[in-house]
Amino acid sequence: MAKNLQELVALMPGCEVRGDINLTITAVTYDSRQAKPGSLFICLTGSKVDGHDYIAQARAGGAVAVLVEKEVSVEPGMTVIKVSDTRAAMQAITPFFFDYPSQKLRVIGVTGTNGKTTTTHLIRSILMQAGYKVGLIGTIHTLIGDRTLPVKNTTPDVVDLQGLLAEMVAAGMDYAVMEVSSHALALNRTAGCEFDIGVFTNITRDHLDFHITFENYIDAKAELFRLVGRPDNVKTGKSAVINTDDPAAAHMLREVTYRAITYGVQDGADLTARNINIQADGAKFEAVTTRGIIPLALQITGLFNVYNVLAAIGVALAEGIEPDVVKTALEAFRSVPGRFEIVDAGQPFTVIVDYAHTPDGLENILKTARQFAQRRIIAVFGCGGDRDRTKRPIMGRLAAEYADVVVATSDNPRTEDPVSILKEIEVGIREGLKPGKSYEVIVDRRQAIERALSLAEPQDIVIIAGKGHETYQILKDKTIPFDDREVAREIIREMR
Ligand SMILES: CC(=O)N[C@H]1[C@@H](OP(=O)(O)OP(=O)(O)OC[C@H]2O[C@@H](n3ccc(=O)[nH]c3=O)[C@H](O)[C@@H]2O)O[C@H](CO)[C@@H](O)[C@@H]1O[C@H](C)C(=O)N[C@@H](C)C(=O)N[C@H](CCC(=O)O)C(=O)O
Ligand SMILES: Nc1ncnc2c1ncn2[C@@H]1O[C@H](COP(=O)(O)OP(=O)(O)OP(=O)(O)O)[C@@H](O)[C@H]1O
Ligand SMILES: N[C@H](CCC[C@H](N)C(=O)O)C(=O)O
Ligand SMILES: [Mg+2]
Repeated sequence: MAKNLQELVALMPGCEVRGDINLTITAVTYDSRQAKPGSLFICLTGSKVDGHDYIAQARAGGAVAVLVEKEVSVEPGMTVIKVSDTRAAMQAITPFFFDYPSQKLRVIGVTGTNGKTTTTHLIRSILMQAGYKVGLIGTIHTLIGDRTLPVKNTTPDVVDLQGLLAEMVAAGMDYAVMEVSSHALALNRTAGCEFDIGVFTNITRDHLDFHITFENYIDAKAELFRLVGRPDNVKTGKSAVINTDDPAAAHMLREVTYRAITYGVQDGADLTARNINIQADGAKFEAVTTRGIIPLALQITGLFNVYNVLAAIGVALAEGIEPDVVKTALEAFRSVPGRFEIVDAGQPFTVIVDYAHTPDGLENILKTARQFAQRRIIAVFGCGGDRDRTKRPIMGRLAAEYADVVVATSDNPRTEDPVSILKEIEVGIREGLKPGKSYEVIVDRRQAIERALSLAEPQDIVIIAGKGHETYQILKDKTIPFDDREVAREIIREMR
């Protein structure tokens, strides 16, 4: 990928130029550490540091030009382009730099508080079963063909996102299926991304630290449906797949000026589920669709996964995939890492690691376990630092209401004091605790898991929630390796 800097400058009307713009730009980056010979380094004023302070580092890496929104001094030979807003300029030039890759793929965006990762993986399985090549972008990883790439954000920023889509085009992908977080929509990380299908899973309390009000949060999600409908997105066969059991569905539907497919387990949706049977080893139900009834025996469980599966079926039907292909793919789908993942190290009780990190997620997972629990449910969980504080007491209350034994612990404390986070959770636990029940607070996550496992008796269920697939723990001054699944396995082996 290469462009002449003059072509990029033409996309930034009103910019001030200092130096030569007849230069070949071979890469764009907003991170000085990624700068290579021929790069344009975009300086962003961040929440932690200021990209304008890293120009020398970018220059050392080989950057030939810099895009700034502040006065800077640079070494001779480096071109400076000054705009009023570097983030907006980055959004304007990046899709062009990568030759508008989303126009060459069918792009499916999935938004919602919970279920995005699961639903994107389900959609990918169905599309692959139908014979398509499918790329995926989301919380756990980016998948391009048989390559797995690590990720920093659920939805990457515009440079990374457009770059990944371009790689998908180069690798011959037909589809890109991606999670679209509310942060990404609010920060316009999806600039230049032309979606074919938008999916709305649900919206419940989360991220109010960022969006401040629930209304803003809903409206950020609704942006996905405005993006699909943009008049300059000239794709054909645009659709919205919307969970109408969620009260915010109306807000999404208001934005839909193209085909809408509604789903839900309540009557009235285009796509529904009946005869739902939730068991420990999988959910069975009949999907009632416009293409007939699809009986399903899944290997994933929980009513919430019935919703995720309906969303995936909605996309498949919108894309004209045959019901028998949908059935084969869904029944073969085993699991998503860290989502209701069973840890079996030969212990006489069940251990489930799950990524529930919102009140709704935690309630769902505990309710699901309750549906087939033969004995007690022991819940280990915490709440992340530098994230929505309002969810802490609510998650505490829900854990106390639904579990028999609660061990509250740290999630990723980040820059916060883990003890203070736990105090906020504890307020809710006390509220939800029924007489005769108890809870424990153990700051160290390993010790908390150890305690929960030592309390477990045959046939109990231990649920370790919040970190799912994560293989690290983010503390104030460092990130340490930490994988709930590995830790649980090690402890069980040591207990023998
Ligand atoms: C609040 C937020 O969204 N922050 C994002 C933002 O970082 P920032 O503005 O704080 O950046 P910064 O660290 O201050 O750095 C400023 C600039 O200096 C540059 N820099 C920095 C250091 C250096 O040595 N050289 C250098 O050039 C940085 O690359 C950056 O351009 O821009 C970064 C690059 O795009 C993001 O990775 C980062 O996400 C952080 C990691 C984050 O935690 N975001 C969360 C809240 C988030 O976005 N979550 C949603 C998912 C939510 C969900 O699924 O529920 C997501 O989509 O991931
Ligand atoms: N449709 C759903 N409704 C409610 N809860 C769900 C749903 N699907 C999954 N969950 C719960 O939420 C957790 C996270 O699921 P998943 O990773 O699919 O969601 P996500 O939207 O990708 O999350 P994130 O915002 O972190 O990217 C699961 O481990 C499960 O506990
Ligand atoms: N995408 C979510 C993930 C939360 C996972 C949880 N383990 C935490 O660290 O809070 C977020 O960034 O808020
Ligand atoms: Mg996700």
